[in-house]
Amino acid sequence: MVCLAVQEQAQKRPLILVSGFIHDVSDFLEEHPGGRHLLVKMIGKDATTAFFGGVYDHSNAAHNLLAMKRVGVLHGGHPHGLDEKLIPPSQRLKIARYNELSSPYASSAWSDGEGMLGVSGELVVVQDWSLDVW
Ligand code: HEM
Repeated sequence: MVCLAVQEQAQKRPLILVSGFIHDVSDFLEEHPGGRHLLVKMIGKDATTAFFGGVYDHSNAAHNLLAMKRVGVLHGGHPHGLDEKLIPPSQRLKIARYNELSSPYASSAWSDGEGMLGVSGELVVVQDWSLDVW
């Protein structure tokens, strides 16, 4: 099974997690009205709280812009409740091939042969909350 940590991927290109989706912000670092530094410090991390008012309560336009930058989705959705406190989400992210998943996201049509998260979303980021599967 090919599993790559999101942090590893984020060293190759700027990936930011918001609301269960992975976003590639490479074309936006220099454009961000809040400054490049705020995005850079969230690379490889979950910026949901910061994006939704923790640092700045973004406009609808910003939400739409964000949605256009999606390159992956967290399998199992966005973490919530006690789970989040036990193990930080950033330590529980995995990337797997679509054909390795038995989920509604699985689709043989999306396999890319590279084992990397692709711009067209060939792979999903898998978040496993029960730990023992991985
Ligand atoms: C990658 C996703 C992000 C996108 C697409 C985005 C987009 C935007 C946009 C369009 C604005 C202009 C105001 C608005 O329309 O709401 C803005 C402002 C701002 N953003 Fe973001 N943002 C992102 C992530 C973040 C993160 C992670 C932070 C904080 C850690 C942040 C902090 C700010 C701040 C502080 C401003 C206000 C700048 C000012 O008016 O002085 N943003 N962002």
